[in-house]
Amino acid sequence: MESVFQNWQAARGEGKRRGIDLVFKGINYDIGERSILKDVSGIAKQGDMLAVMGPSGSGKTTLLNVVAGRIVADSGEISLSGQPISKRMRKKMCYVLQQDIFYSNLTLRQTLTYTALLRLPEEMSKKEKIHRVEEIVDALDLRKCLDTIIGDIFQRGLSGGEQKRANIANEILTDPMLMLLDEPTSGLDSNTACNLMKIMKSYTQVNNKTVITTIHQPSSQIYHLFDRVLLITNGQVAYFGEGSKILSFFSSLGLECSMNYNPADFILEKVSDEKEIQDTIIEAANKLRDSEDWPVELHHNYMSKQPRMGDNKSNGHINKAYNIDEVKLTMEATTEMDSIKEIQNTEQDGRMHALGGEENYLMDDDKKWMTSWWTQYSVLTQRNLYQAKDRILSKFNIIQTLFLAVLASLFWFQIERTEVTLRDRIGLIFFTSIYFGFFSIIDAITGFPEDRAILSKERSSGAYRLSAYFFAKMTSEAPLLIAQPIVFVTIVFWVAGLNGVTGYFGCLAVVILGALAAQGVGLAIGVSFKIIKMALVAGTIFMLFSLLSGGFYTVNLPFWINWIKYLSFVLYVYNIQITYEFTNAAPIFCSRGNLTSFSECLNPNVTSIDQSAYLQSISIGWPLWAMHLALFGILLVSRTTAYFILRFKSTRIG
Ligand SMILES: Nc1ncnc2c1ncn2[C@@H]1O[C@H](COP(=O)(O)OP(=O)(O)OP(=O)(O)O)[C@@H](O)[C@H]1O
Repeated sequence: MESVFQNWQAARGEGKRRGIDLVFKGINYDIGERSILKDVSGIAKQGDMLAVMGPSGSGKTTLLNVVAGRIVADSGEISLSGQPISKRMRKKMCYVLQQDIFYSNLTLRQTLTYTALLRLPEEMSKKEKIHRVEEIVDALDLRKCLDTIIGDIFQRGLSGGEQKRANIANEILTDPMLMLLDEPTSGLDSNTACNLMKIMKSYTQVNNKTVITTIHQPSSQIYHLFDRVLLITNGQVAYFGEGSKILSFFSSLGLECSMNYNPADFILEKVSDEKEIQDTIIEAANKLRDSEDWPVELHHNYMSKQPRMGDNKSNGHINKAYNIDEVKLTMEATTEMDSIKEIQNTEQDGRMHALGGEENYLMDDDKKWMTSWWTQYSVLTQRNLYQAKDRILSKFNIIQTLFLAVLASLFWFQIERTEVTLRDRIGLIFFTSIYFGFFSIIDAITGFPEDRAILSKERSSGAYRLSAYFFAKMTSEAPLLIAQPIVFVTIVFWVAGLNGVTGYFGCLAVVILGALAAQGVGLAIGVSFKIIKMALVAGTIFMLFSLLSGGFYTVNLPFWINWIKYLSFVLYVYNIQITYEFTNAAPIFCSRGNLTSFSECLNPNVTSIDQSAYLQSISIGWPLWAMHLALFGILLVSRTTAYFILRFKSTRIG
C-alpha cells in the first residue's frame, strides 16, 4: 500500500512534500441558547492523524464543519501553518462526509474519473488523470469493484465498506494537504475498519498529510494508529494530547483502565459517566493547558513566527523536503493580482510582504478553479447525461409514454373532421398540451434532491462553477427530455389524423418547447424547496394554476385578473396547437338541423364550418410568433430564476 503512494509521489517528481499544521483555538459555537462547542482547541500536525473522539452528540461533526468552513464559529481562531485560514487555503483541504454522497447509477470508475477530470489541474493530461485514478484504486483496494455501480437503497451496488473507501478515494484524488474525515469507519466491520485506517495512516505518513478524523468507538488497534486525540464531551475538551498519554491522564484522576481493556472504550465510558466525573475530567483537561505538554501554538498569547526562505522550521515543527524550486514557483504565483489580494486579505501584521514564508507555500499552484469553465461544462454535461438518462429515460417512463400513446391512439383513432367530433379533437390537443408539462415539472422536482447533495458537496470543495453545472444540466437533460414528446406526438398525431405535415412539426416543436419551459419551472421549484413533498405540492399548485388561469374552465375572468392567463404556459402550448390544427386544414363538416351549434351551418348551402372564424373565437388571437415568444420567455425566466435561487442558496467555498 505504502509503495503505491510512494510511486505516486515519485511519478510527480516529488520528494516528501511539505505539509501543513492546523491549529484551532478557543472555538465556541452556539445554536440558540445551547452551547455546542465551548472553548475547543487542538492542533493537527503534518504527517499525523488527530482523532476527535467523544460520545454521540458531543460536537465532533460540528467541530469538523467549523474547520471546513461549512459553518461559522461564534468565536475562535483557525490557522494553517500559522496563517489565519482563508477560503482559498480551504481548497487545500478535503472533507469526507459521514454520508457517502454519489450519483447512485454511475460506476465507481465513472465517479472517480469524472472527479479527476473536474478537480485535477488543467495542466495534467487526461491520461495522467486516469493514471491517478488507477493508483488510488489500487491503494484503497477498490479494483475489483471498479465497474460496479455505486448503488443505493433501491439498487445494489458497492458494499458499505467499498463506498466508504470510494468516498475517501474520491477526495484523495485531489491530493489535499489536510483531510477531514467524519466517521470514516461507521458501518464497517472491525477488520475492514482497521484496514481502512491503516491505509489512511500510511497515506498520512508517506505523503506528509494532515488528517483529522472523528471516530466514535475505535478498536484498540485503530486507536493506536492515532498520534493525537481530542476528546470532547458536551462540546468541551476532556483531553487533548498524545494518544499514548491519555491513560496516564485518566490515571492521574484516579480513573484506572484495566489491562487488556480497549483504551477507547474506557475513556468514552468515563466521559459519559456521571456529571461529577465528567466535570473532574474537564477541569483536569483545562489544567493541561498550563502544562509543559500543551503545544505552544495553543497558548492564548502565541503569535506564529513565519519562517524565512531557507528556514527549515515552522512553528517548532521540522519541515520536510523544503525545496528551493518550490519557493521560486511560489514567489511567481504570489505576483498574481489575485493572490496578492488574497494575501492582503489574510495578513494580520504585514509579515506576508516577505514573500518567502509558509503562507506562500499555501498559495502554491493555487488557482480559483483547477479546470477551465469549458472543461467543467463538458465533463459535467457528460456526467449528467449518464446519470439523468436512467431517470428521464427509465424503463418506467418509456413504458408510461408508450402506454399513453397507445391509449390516446385508441381513444382518438382517425377522428373524423366533423362538428360532432370537434370536442374530441380539441380534447386531444388539450391532453397533449398538459401531459408533457406535468411530466417535466415532476421530473425536474424529483430529480433535483440527488443533485442538490452532490452539488453542495462538490461546490463546497470548489470543484466547479455553478454556471458550468447549470448549463451542463440544461444541455444534457434537454435531449433526454424531448425524446418522449417526439415518440408520443409522432404516434398520436398521425393515428388521430390531425392536420398535415406543417401541423405535425408545429405541434412537435411547441410540445417540446412547452416541456422545456415546464422543466425550467420545475427546476425553479425544486431548488427553492429542500423538502421534496413541499416542492411537489408547489409543482401541483403551479400546474393547477396554469390550467385554471389558462381559460380552459372559466372563459370570462373578471377584467382585473384577466391578465393572469398570460402567465399560463399551457395556454400557449394549447393555442399554438389549435392554430395549426385549424389553419389551412381540411373542412370540418357541419351537423345538420338542430344538432349544430354553428349558426352558419343552419344555412342549407353551407356544409362546413368557417375554421378561421372558429379559431378566432376559441384562441387568444395572438400571431404564432408572439405565442412562441411568450413561451420562450417563460422558459428563459424560469431557468434564470432557478439559477439565481441556486446561487443564492448554494454552499460553496471560493
Ligand atoms: N441545527 C441544529 N439545531 C439544534 N441542535 C443541533 C443542530 N445541529 C447539531 N445540533 C446538536 O449539536 C450537538 C452536536 O452535534 P454533532 O453532530 O456535532 O455531534 P457528534 O459528536 O458528531 O455526534 P455523532 O457521533 O452522533 O455523529 C448534538 O447534540 C446535536 O443535536
